[in-house]
Order: sequence, then C-alpha cells, then structure tokens
Amino acid sequence: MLGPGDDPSIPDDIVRTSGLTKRYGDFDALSDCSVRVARGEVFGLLGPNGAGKTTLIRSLLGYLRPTSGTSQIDGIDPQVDGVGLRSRVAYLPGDARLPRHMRGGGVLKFFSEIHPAGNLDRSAAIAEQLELNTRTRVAFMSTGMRQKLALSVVLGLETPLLILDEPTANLDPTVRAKVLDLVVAAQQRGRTVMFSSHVLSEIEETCDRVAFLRKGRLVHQLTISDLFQRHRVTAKASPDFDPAAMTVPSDLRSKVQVSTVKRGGQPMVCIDTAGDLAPLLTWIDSLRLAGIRIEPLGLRAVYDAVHFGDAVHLGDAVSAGNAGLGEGQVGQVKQDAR
Ligand SMILES: Nc1ncnc2c1ncn2[C@@H]1O[C@H](COP(=O)(O)OP(=O)(O)OP(=O)(O)O)[C@@H](O)[C@H]1O
Repeated sequence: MLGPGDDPSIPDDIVRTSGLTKRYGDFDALSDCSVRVARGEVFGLLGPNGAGKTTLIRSLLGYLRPTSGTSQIDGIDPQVDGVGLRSRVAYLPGDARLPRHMRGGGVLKFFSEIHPAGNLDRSAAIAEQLELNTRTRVAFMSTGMRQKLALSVVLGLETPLLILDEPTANLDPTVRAKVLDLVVAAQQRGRTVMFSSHVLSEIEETCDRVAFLRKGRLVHQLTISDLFQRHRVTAKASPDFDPAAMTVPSDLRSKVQVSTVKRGGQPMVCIDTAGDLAPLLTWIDSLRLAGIRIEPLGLRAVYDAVHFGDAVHLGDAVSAGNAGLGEGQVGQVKQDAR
C-alpha cells in the first residue's frame, strides 16, 4: 500500500519525506510534509518568508530533529546516519558563514580537503567562472563576493545531491545567470538539485518541478513543462457579463476555467486553459469577445493563486506533478489589484 509521499510516478527518488513535522511549542514551522524528489531533476522550493523552506531543508540534512515524520536522502535517514547522509549532499545554507581571516583560495582548499566529495580544481574553476578574486580575504569581501565563494565551495563538491538555499541571493543579474547555468550543468552531469528561491523567473527557467510551501504546509506541486502548456486568455467584458451563463463545451470542460476579474475598474473575462491551446481557439473565437489577449499563465499566477487565493484553478491541491485544471469551473469574480 502506498503511504503519504509515495508516488508511483517517481520510481527513483533521491529525497523522500513522509509526514515531516517540526513544531516549536504550539507553532508548526513544518507540518505533515510528504514530498519526493526524483534522481536527476532540478526541484524548486517556493514560498513566502517563514513558509518553512529552510526548516524542510535543515530537517532533511539532520540539522533539525523533526517532531514527527521521517525523511531519507539516498535511502539514508538523517537521524540514523547524519554523517553518512551529509557526505552525499552539497549544501549551501541561506546564511553561509565562512572563516573571515582566510583568503578565498584558502577557503576553497579547506573545504575541498574536509569534505569527502571535495575537488579543489573544480571549486577553483567555478570561482573563476564567477569572476571571484580568490586572493581577497573573506573579511574584506562584499556580500556578493562571499556568496560567490560559498557557491564555489558547494558547487565544487561532487555529491549526487545539491541543496541550495536561495543560491542567487545578493548576486547581480549577470552572476545570477551564471549560477543558474551551473545548476543546469550539474543536472547534465547527473546530479540532483533542490533549491529554494524567491525569484519566480529563475525557478521557471531552471526547475523540472516546483513545490509551494505556505505556513509550514506543502500546498501545491507542479511540473514546469505542464505550466508552459497553460495560458490565460483575457478579454473585455460588458458590465452585465455573467460567467455562469457561459457554456463551455463538454469536451473542453476539463481544460478551462472561466472567471471575471476587474482591471482598472474594467470587468474582464478571464479564461485559464491547460494543455494544447489549438482546440480551444475555435470556441474562444465563437464567444465574440473584444480585446482578446493570450499569455502564458506563468508561475506568478500560480504563486498568487497559492498564496492569495487569486483566480487560478490549481487542480489537485498537492499532486506529484500534474497541475491539470480538473473540472471546468465557471463563475468566480475577483478583484485584481495589479
Ligand atoms: N528555532 C526556532 N524557534 C521558533 N520558531 C522558529 C525557529 N526556527 C524557525 N522558526 C519559525 O519557523 C518558520 C519557518 O521558518 P523557515 O526559516 O523555515 O522559513 P523560510 O521559508 O525558509 O523563510 P525565508 O524565505 O524567510 O528564508 C518561521 O515562522 C520561523 O520564525
């Protein structure tokens, strides 16, 4: 029988949690979290400040003892063999602390020697790629330089799993792009990457799947390739437009959700679609709407739906990957602040 977090669509997972919960007093920093990360994928963690991303990561690594539930990395339980588990993971903490008295090059050498998967040449090559001057002492480095140094240490480790907590924080756009290239390169070398970020575009560009955390709960997961198949069609609506009166052909019902939003006081019809757009176009054309705009739905809309209850139908609240629209839903009215 399948337990929580079990998902037959992910036959080979490297990360697995089941009902993972971390409670401080009567506050759940992480609540009943069951998730699986497939070997070789780039997996994103999204959520507002305080959602529980770091708590999940630190519990996975065995730095926090969960109140209940279990987790494994590569089949190892952190509470049973934390040292063995951490030798299989390169971890970039959100607040990486580096020895201030050392020069960059010394830091790279130190970590490549103490970690079983260390590789000084690789770390040095990454530092060069990130254009970091490794002769500078950590104490005299800018915040961004220290982040580059920490990334060089972590990305240089030849572990099967990389866990990066906000890897692009404090970096300029050029360096951000290079870091994302390094994440993709790590995946191409067969490594699994799990990373948290507040930058939706970089999750969209880099990840295969993304999980949304909210108030300690895993509230939604989606596959980015499914997201790219989703569109939002908006058009002007007359003031008396009633979305409930709109008929969606039965064969399209599972692929569309119709609602109305107000933008700048103007009522708009809003049709969210899933899957191939082509079969929907004839129906949309028959509606004789004015000022039609079609745009990719994008992670922003899903993020807003998860966090603010915006008008996007999410499909299954937590599914291992499929964010299909489910039954067509008609008639929501939302005030859109944007
Ligand atoms: N030691 C602690 N004692 C009490 N509460 C804690 C403790 N550590 C974390 N928390 C709380 O747990 C919640 C989740 O924190 P966590 O650091 O996991 O969030 P996060 O999603 O990583 O946030 P951010 O995006 O700001 O980094 C927060 O409300 C935080 O205040």
